[in-house]
Amino acid sequence: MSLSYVSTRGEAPSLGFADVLLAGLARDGGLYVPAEWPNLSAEAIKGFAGKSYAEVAEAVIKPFVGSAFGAGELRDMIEGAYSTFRHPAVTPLVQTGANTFILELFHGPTLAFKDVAMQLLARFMDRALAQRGERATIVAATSGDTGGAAAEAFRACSRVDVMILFPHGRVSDVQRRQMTTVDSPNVHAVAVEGNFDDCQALVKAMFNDHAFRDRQRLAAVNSINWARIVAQIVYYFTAAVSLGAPHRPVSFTVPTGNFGDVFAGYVAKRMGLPVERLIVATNQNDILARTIETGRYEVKGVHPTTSPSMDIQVSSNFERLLFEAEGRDASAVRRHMASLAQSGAFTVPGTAMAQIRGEFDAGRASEDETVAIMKRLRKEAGYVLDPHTAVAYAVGAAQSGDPSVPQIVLGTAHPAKFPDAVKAATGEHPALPLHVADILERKERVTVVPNDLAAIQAFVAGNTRAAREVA
Ligand SMILES: Cc1ncc(COP(=O)(O)O)c(C=O)c1O
Ligand SMILES: N[C@@H](CCOP(=O)(O)O)C(=O)O
Repeated sequence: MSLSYVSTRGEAPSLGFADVLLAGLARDGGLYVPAEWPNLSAEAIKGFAGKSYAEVAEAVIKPFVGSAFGAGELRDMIEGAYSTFRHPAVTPLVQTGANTFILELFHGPTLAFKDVAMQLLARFMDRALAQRGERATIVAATSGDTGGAAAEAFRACSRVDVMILFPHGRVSDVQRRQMTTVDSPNVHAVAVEGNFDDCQALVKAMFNDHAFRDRQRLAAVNSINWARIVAQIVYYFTAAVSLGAPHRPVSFTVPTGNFGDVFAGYVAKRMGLPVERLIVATNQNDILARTIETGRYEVKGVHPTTSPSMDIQVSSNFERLLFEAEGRDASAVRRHMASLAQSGAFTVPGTAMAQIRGEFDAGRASEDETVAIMKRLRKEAGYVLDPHTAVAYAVGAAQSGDPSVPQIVLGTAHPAKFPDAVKAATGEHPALPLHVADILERKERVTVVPNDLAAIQAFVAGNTRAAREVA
């Protein structure tokens, strides 16, 4: 029996996994979620101990994928995806305090946690498109890391063109170059004169223009695509099991922007993983921390920070949580999203907020607090944090949880992606790993485009392989 998926807005058709994978955003503007949550028994979770990352991934992912891929195909794709990681454990845990651990998610090709999902997503999409004999045009929005991961994962896929929208001047040099120096004709880096929220709104607007969407056969690789979330659930299991789950609960602190990563942790819990607390950590762009504190989701201006990948106000995946907290009432989600579109805010009802607060804590770290924790950890543990992981570490350290419960901080990026911020905080210049050591010398290819839907659509339509062949 294969799972079916429903839209959070309730007005798009239910689909199977392969259709959800290729659809991205639902046609009613909502996000797909499984019609029900698969469960893993305590016995099954216990059995993960001593297994490889790929073996655990197959067990966790299989219920979501159902029969979309043939026998053996899923395993091959998982093994291929994680063979690109430079650590044998794929996502190792490093102890940095008495009962505090960093889950290093940045050993993939582009040095950020996005590789964990993107490497697999590219294999899934390539296979699903081949099964149908189709091509697709990926439109992606990035605040820095999703874009590089997508460029790397899809650069050899002959069935897709990839258009990556990033905020002009608001990503680190390494992040920008990971998008602009990929020497493949199917990868296009587009610097939008706006912020990440503008890029994400443009991507969603392209999907909501159904004629354009169908003509270009659009696909998504942001976390609006359910398959991204699925791949990110796995490391919550591997980390918790290596610290004693299912007999011993653990807590996770997650540096948060678009709410995809921490939502994957919530799904792991819904599947049966004993998670004590999920702590949402934001930088000063703190819409999620404010919402969890006050019940009011209200978009304010975005401030550039030293953790630029989290400079986000419109946090896509919060919609998935809202759907759950509202008892899967799609009409309530539609009302909140209409209010957000109209006035930039909505109020989460008390009953839904009680549900959310039952699962999540939240906090923010200022720029000073981020620097202070980077300095402290360098001095006390000899560990160099990237600024995003530092935000989470600072927020986690300020929480008053049960000290006997292991606290796992998600390490979402390698410090060498943000050398200026790391040097300023710690005095240390983090070296780029060898495979990207020459990235600052490679030739860049980028197009600057105004924050304008028609201009972006013209760029997308004019740069697909079909358009290039005609030209
Ligand atoms: C390095 C880094 N950390 C944290 C985040 C936040 O993750 P999410 O958007 O899944 O909340 C992002 C991007 O979103 C990121 O690139
Ligand atoms: N921080 C992200 C923003 C996009 O998030 P996604 O998880 O929805 O792809 C980035 O680095 O691009």
